[in-house]
Amino acid sequence: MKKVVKFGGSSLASADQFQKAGEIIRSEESRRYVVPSAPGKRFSRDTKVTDMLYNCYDAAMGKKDFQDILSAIQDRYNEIIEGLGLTISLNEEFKIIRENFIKEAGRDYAASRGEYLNGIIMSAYLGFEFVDAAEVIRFDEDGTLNDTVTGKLLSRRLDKTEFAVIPGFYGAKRDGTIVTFSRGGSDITGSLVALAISADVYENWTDVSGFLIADPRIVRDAKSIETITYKELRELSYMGASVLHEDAIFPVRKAGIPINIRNTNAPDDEGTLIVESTCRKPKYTITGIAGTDGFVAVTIEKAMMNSEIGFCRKVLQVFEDNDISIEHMPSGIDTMTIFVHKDEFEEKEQKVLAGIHSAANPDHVELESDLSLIAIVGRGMRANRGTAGRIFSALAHAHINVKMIDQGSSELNIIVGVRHDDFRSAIKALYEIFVVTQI
Ligand SMILES: Nc1ncnc2c1ncn2[C@@H]1O[C@H](COP(=O)(O)OP(=O)(O)O)[C@@H](O)[C@H]1O
Ligand SMILES: N[C@@H](CC(=O)OP(=O)(O)O)C(=O)O
Repeated sequence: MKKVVKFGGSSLASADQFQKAGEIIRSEESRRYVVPSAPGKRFSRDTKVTDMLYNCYDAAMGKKDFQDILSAIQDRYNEIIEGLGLTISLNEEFKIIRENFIKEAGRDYAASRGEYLNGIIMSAYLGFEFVDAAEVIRFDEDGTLNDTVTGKLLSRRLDKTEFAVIPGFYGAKRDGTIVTFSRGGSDITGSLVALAISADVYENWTDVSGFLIADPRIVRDAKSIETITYKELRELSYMGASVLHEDAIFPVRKAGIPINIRNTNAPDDEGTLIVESTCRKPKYTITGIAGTDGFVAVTIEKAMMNSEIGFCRKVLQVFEDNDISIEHMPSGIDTMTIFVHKDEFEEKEQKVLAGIHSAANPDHVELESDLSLIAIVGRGMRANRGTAGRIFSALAHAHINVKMIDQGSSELNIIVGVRHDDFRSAIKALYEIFVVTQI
């Protein structure tokens, strides 16, 4: 039995947390490959080491004195080293980091040191071999992951070692330049390692007892999901359930390796099992609810739009030409609405509007911002009639105006658009109807 265990920043934020992780790893010999994140928040107003590193590097680039921030980062690590009773010193490492900051080694290099240093500590603490992710996670020149080469490098290297620590979040190009994944990317490293060593399970240890039906920051005491399919999870993580990076699913999914989300602070809880498919019936009609803020709806009206061949293509071309991705596109007879991310759209807004006018000659174009999208996801929806009705009724009861509804043809999810101000109450109302009262 071989397990890959990834510990998130909250699980490694202090010596106490490290000890909990250590106990978990030592309690099963199968937990042989450990992927640590950088130290996260110790309390809600704390700063993650990754953010401290970004700040520090930005100060260095702005030719400001960055030594104080760097020392504060080193203090975080020293506190962990001392708390664990280790005798290692990171002085040399911090000297090198300082020099590389001055040499402008890059923002990715800076951020990656969070995981790199935590990996060194973890390997000393466990007595496992340290494998630098720069040697085994390969990025192409354009900054995208090369999964074929990565797979080969990882399996070749890990074949030689039975117990190893591989820091998460970063890798390198062929020439050694460090590249990181997007935020939360240590989850992807864990998944790549699990695939490379053909793990029996990929355990992802965090600060919640699994994937919860709704974001616990919105629904207090949200229940956890026992079993979820990769497909359902993909929908939920894409829509903002941040517990697992949305790209972490692909490597393990290829090989059918289950992911088990577990809680470092409650290791006896079984957490959530993420699998390819399951005959286990979900407890509720829905598996989960997730949402994202910050959308703009662009509504285009033109009489007889439906009979004008090529109208949609012309409009969509304008978004493509401006490099803006489209999230959803509900349409009517004489209208079509395009949902885009505000942060991508805002700057190019006038260019896009002018483009639509010249390409498609509409009667009217209207923008509505501050919208949120909420996905209600569940493999159980197909077998239950009236899900959409219950969604509308829950939202109507909570006095929430539904701006858009979109049901995927797979019947795996229903997406509703609401105003930003209604976002939290909409999620609460949906949780209430599907989980609490189960009407
Ligand atoms: N549906 C959900 N289930 C569980 N946690 C969620 C969900 N949606 C958002 N979260 C948030 O994700 C956090 C865990 O992810 P993250 O902060 O990346 O952890 P880690 O530092 O362990 O990688 C939880 O503390 C919780 O606040
Ligand atoms: N430390 C990185 C990568 C990461 O995956 O962290 P965490 O496991 O704490 O989400 C970040 O903050 O983005």
